[in-house]
Amino acid sequence: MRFGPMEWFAGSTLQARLRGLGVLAGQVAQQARQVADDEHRSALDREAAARHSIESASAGDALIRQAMIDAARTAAPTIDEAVRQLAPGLASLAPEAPAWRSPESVGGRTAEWVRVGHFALPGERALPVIAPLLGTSGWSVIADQAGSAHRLLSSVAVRLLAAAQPWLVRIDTYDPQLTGAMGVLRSVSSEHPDLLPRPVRAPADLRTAVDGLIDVSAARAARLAETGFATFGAMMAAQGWNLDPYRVLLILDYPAGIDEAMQQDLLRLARTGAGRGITFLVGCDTTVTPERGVDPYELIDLLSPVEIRGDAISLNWLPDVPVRIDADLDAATTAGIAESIIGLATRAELPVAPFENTLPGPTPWWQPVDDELRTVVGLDDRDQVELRLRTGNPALPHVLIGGAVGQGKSNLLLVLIHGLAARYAPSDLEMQLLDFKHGLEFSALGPGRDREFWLPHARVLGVHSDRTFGLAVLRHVTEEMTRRSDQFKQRGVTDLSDYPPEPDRPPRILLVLDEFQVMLEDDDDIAEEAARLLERLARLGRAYGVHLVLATQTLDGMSRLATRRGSIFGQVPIRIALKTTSADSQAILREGNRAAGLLRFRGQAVLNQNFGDPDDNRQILVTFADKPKLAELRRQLFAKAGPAVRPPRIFHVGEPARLLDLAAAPQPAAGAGVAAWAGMPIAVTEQPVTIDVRPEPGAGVVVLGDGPADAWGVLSGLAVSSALAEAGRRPEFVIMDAVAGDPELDQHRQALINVLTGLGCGVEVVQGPAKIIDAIFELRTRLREGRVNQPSHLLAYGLHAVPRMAVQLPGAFVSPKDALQEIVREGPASGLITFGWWNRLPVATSQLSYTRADVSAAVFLRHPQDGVRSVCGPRARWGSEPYRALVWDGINPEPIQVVPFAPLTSADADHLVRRWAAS
Ligand SMILES: Nc1ncnc2c1ncn2[C@@H]1O[C@H](COP(=O)(O)OP(=O)(O)OP(=O)(O)O)[C@@H](O)[C@H]1O
Repeated sequence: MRFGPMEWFAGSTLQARLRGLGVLAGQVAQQARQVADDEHRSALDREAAARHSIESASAGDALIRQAMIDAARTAAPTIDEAVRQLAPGLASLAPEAPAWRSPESVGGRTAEWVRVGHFALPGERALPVIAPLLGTSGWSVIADQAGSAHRLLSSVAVRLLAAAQPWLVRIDTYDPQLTGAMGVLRSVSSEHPDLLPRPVRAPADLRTAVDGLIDVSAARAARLAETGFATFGAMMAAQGWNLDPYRVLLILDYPAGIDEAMQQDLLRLARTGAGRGITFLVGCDTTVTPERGVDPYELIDLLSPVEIRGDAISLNWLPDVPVRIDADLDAATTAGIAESIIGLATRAELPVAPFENTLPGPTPWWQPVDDELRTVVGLDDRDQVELRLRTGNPALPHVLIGGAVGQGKSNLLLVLIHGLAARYAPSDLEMQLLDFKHGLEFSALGPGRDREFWLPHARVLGVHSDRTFGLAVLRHVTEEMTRRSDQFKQRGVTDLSDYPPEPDRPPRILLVLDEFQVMLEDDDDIAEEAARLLERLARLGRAYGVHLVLATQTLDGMSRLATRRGSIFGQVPIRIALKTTSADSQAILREGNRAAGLLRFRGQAVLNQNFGDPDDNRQILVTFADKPKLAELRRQLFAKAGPAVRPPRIFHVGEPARLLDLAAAPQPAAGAGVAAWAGMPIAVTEQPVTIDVRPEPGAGVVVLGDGPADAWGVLSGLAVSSALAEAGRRPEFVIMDAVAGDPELDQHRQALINVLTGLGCGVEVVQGPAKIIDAIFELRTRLREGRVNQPSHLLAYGLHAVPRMAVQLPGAFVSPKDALQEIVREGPASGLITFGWWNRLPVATSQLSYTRADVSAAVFLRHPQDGVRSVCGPRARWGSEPYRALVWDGINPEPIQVVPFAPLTSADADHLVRRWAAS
C-alpha cells in the first residue's frame, strides 16, 4: 500500500517554484503550439524572456522573488493564450468570472483541457492552471480532506459539461458512499439522463455502465482501425460533425464497492481509454480498505495524479508549481449553468449534410444498371454512405426504415427516391410510391396545377393512400412478377441481373410503402391478403427486380405483424432506424439491438445491412434534402426523360378523380352502346370503371344518395364519355335541373354544358319544377312520335325536388312520374338513355317504380346501407366514405368501389374541349 503521508507536499523552495514556473510556461506553450501554429513564434519569444529572467536572477530571496514576479508577468500572456486555445471559455475561467452567469458562454467548444486551480504570487494576477483530461486516460484525485476531492471533481464535471458543445461529453458517475457530490447537476440528470446519468450507487449499476463503456471502447477501436485515425479526438476533429460523445467515468471514493472483476474491467478500459475518448475521473478515499484482489495503485498508476493538501494542489506534469484550489462556484451560478446546459441539449441539432452534395454531376446521370442499384443516403464519421439494393451475392433486395415521429423518415425516403432517380433512367427503374398517412411528401412528385413536370420514374403515386388501393398496388406488382416469370422462362434467365440489357429487359421496381403497417392494422380480409402478398413480394421479388422499401413510425404493438415478422422481415436485410424508442429500435433492427433508442438527433440513423446484427450497426447522418432543390432536380430529370414520359397514376384518398386526368378515349362496348365512365377504380390502371349502356331495356343509370355536387361529378362522367363515344353521331342532351339556383352547382352544370356543346352535342336545358313537368310530357310525346334524336340522353338532376310528380294532370289519367317512367323504360330502344340523380332510393323508386328491368345500373354516393343492400344484395357493405362511390351494374357479382369524378369547373371545361377537340 502506498497510501499515506504525501511527502511531495513537504514544502517547496522559491527556486523550485521558479523552476516550476519556467516548466509551466514551457509546457503550456508547447501544447499551445500544437493548437495554433501562428502563435508559435511569439510563445517561444515570451518563454525565452521568462527563462532569461529566471537565469539572470542571482541568489537571494528578494531577487529571486522579483525574478519570479517578472517571470510570471512575462509568461502570463503566453499562458493566457495557451489557455484560450486549450481550455477555452468555461473550461478555464475563474469561478468569479462574469461569464459564468451568461448563458451564451455555455457550449462554446469541447475542451480536452480543464482548469484544475490557479497560480498566483502576492500582488499579482492569478493565472489559470489547466491540465489535459479528455483524450487522456484521466486523473486520480487524492486529498488530505474528504470533501476537497469531491469539490474538485464536481467542479471539473461542471466545467466539462458547460464548455462542451451539446451532447459531446457524457459523464457517468459512481457514488457508492452516497456523497451526493454531483448534486449540483441534478437537474441535468433529470432532464437529460443520457447526457449525465443519475449517479449510481450499487455495484450492479456500475457494472451496467462499465459494460456499456466496454462496448463503446470496442466499437471505437474497430472504427479507428477502419478509418486510420490515430485517436478518437483526431477522428472527431476531422469529421466536422459528431454523433458520439467523449465518455467520462467519474468514480467517487475509490476503491469502495469495487471487486476484483470490476477492477479488471476498469483497468482494461483505463489502459486503452486515452485513444478511444474514454476518460476516468477517480476520487480516491485512502480510508477505504480495498476488496480482495484489488490493488488501487494499479488503476491510479494508469492515471495522472492530482494531489490536494489543504488548498494546495500538485500535479505531476507541473512539478513544483504551487497551484491553489479555486473557490467553489456558488449554488445559484451552478443552477444557472445547469439550466443552460439543459436548454442547449434540448435544442441541439446536428449540422446539415446537404443531399445535393452527394449527387453525381448531370453528365453521368443515368448510369447503366448492372447487378445493383446504388445511392448515397448519408455520411458516417468519414465517408459518404451508400445504400446498395442488390438482387444477389450478397442479396440485399429490400429495406426496412423506422423512426419516431418527426425524426426524418420522410426526408430519408425522399433522399433515397431522388438519389436513385438521378442515377438510373426511368427505363431501368420505375417507382410505385405509396404513403398511408401523411401524403403531402409524395404529392409533390406528381404533376400539379402549376407544375407541368413530375418525377419521370414514378408510375404510381399513392398520396395519402387507403388500404384498398395499397392492396391493389400489391396485387399489381405481384401480377407483374408473374408476368416477368413467364418472360424470364422464355429468355432462359432466372434473375433480372442475368437479363441482357436489351430493350425488352423490364425495369427494376422500387415499391415504397410509407407507414406500411396501416395495411396490416385491422383484423380483416385486406390485412390478411396484404400480409400474404407482402410476404410473397419479399420472398420472390428479388429475382424479378422488385425492391421493397417498408417504412414505419412504429411497429410496437402490431400483433398481426408478430406472426408475420419472420416471413416478411426475414427477407429484408437492410434496416435503417432513425431515432426512436428502445422497443421500436428492436422491432426495426433486431431483438436486443437498442442502438436507435440511443440516438439523439433528428437525421441521425443506424444503418444495418445484416438483418440488424448489432455488430454491423453503422451510425450515419442522413443527408438533408431541401424541397425546392428536389423540385429543381425533378424538373431536370423530367426534361431529360423527354416528351414520351407519362404522368404517374395518382391516387389520393382525400380527392375525387378528375376527368382531366383521363388521357384515354372511351372504348365503345362490344356491339352497339357506350362504356360510360362511372369513376376511377381503386387499382393501378388509368382506365375508368365503366357501365355498359346499350340501347335496350334496362339501359340508364341512377345516381343515388347525398351530395349535389358529387352527383354533378358522376353525371358528368357518364355524359361526357357518352358524348365522346358517340361524337360522330351528334348526340343530344336534355338536362332537367330541378335544384337550379345554387351558384356553385349552376357552375358545374354550365361547365358540363360547355364540354358537351364543345364536343358538338346539342344541349337543351330545363330548370325549375314547373318547366320540368312540362318538359317531361313533351319528351314523352316526342318519344311516342319517334321524334327523338338518336342517340339522346336525359340528364335528370334532382327530380326528388319536383313536387306533385305523382299527381295526375287534370282530366287525364297520367301523372308526371308515369310519363317519366315511360321515358326511362321505353326510351333506350329509341336511343334515349336516362342518367339521373335522386338523393334517396325510396324517392327514385316512387318516381320510377324502379325495378331492375327499368334501370339496371346504380351508382351510390352517401346513402344508407339498407337501401344499398336492397339494390345490390344483402351482403353488400357500404361505408359512405368521402370521395367514394359504389357502382352496381347488375352484371358483376359484387358492386365495385370507385373514386367518383369531381364536378367540372369552367377551367376544366376549356381544357377538356381543347384536348378532345384536338384529338
Ligand atoms: N437528415 C436531416 N438533416 C437535417 N434535418 C433533418 C434531417 N431529416 C429531417 N430533418 C428535419 O426534421 C424535420 C422532420 O423531418 P421529416 O419530415 O423527414 O420527419 P418524419 O419522421 O417524416 O416526420 P413525420 O413522419 O412525423 O412527419 C424536417 O422538417 C427537417 O427539417
